[in-house]
Amino acid sequence: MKYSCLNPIAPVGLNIFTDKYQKTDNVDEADIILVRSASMHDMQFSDNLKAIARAGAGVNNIPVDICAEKGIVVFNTPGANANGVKELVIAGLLLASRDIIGGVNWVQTIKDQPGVAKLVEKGKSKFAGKEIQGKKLGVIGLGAIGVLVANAAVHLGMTVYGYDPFISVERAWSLSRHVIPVNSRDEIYRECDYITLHAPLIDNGDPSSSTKGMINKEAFDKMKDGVIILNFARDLLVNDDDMAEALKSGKVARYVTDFPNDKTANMEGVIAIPHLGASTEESEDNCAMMAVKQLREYIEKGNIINSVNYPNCDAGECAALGRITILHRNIPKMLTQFTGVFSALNVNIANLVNKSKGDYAYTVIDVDSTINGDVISKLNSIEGVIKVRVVK
Ligand SMILES: NC(=O)c1ccc[n+]([C@@H]2O[C@H](COP(=O)([O-])OP(=O)(O)OC[C@H]3O[C@@H](n4cnc5c(N)ncnc54)[C@H](O)[C@@H]3O)[C@@H](O)[C@H]2O)c1
Ligand SMILES: O=C(O)[C@H](O)COP(=O)(O)O
Repeated sequence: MKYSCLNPIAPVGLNIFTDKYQKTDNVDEADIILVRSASMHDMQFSDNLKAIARAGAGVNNIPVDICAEKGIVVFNTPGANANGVKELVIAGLLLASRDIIGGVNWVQTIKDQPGVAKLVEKGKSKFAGKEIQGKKLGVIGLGAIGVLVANAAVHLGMTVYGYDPFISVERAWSLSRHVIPVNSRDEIYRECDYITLHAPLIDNGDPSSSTKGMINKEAFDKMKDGVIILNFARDLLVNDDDMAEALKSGKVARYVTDFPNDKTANMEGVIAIPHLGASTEESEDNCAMMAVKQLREYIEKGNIINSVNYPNCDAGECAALGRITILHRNIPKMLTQFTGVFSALNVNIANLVNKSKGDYAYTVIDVDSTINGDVISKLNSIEGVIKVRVVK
């Protein structure tokens, strides 16, 4: 198995690959790709590419649907960098509330003058700010990061509102009971002094699930004057032109973004951080280790953990003589056709697991004999089959 890394991936993760895996710089010969934020939208994928692992959360840099069509399973590492982001969001809350950056920069301008200590005491009032305790924070998106941010803000004495129409049971269980759940973003806009975004970028043209540009003029009009917006999710969640107007008018007092672009990097009132949310030793290690473990599980056993385009599937270890995996469309009569292939060849099926997710499905079949080319070509010829792979 050959793997390519499109971004540097922490060695502690890559070391989990055994000597059966070789690193290659030629992405066209890779069976596996590991990536962080490098854009893969203009890439051509070779037929031998089996899986892509995003060592991180957001997969908007990967053409997930095209990969599904080509039988390439895309994984991410949910939660592996969440603490790193949470800590930076807390820093963002403080940087937006107290003019720490202005003050620190000012000290640099006076550092060579005599009597710095006296100058500091004389000039510090220009950089006074507000405390976050007692203020209202709205968290949009209560996933791995949103829940940690909400709970931490409760501990810091903030009143926290949370909004997530698709919150998972697992996340709901871990949310502090002090977080006030709301059913619409409007409630957050109306109530909150700080609003922090932790929803994924979804740009599918469907207004019920799309998040692109959700923080726009219409939203600003509903917010309190002097609101502070924190964006550690993706720049395109915010309409930058509307943000420029909101900053100019004072509707938004500060915009903290981890995703500066040509527009926001030049806006007054913006605190621009160079996408450092997950750039900690711990997050990089966690993401790399999780990504490689998931890849090995898929390559060596056919099990899918944390895929964003195919269903998760745990068929355990293969105790039979052979295991074959089939990525296919989620349409009727597929299983009948698969089992028909084996029964026609008088091969006994020892175990079968079938899972589906949206338009796609995945079947793992363990058989009591070794798998030959005939089986593979018969399965491949079934309409709706995307990729067949012999795992054992
Ligand atoms: N700054 C960074 O370095 C950094 C690091 C990790 C993740 N991120 C970004 O943050 C996002 C969230 O990361 P995560 O690990 O918490 O992901 P996650 O999948 O655990 O959580 C995302 C949450 O958003 C919710 N959601 C989806 N659509 C929504 C909507 N319209 N309104 C409100 N909530 C909605 C989901 O239900 C889910 O609970 C990622 O998609 C990524 O874009 C940034
Ligand atoms: O979605 C993510 O996980 C973050 O944006 C982190 O991206 P990075 O791995 O490029 O730091």
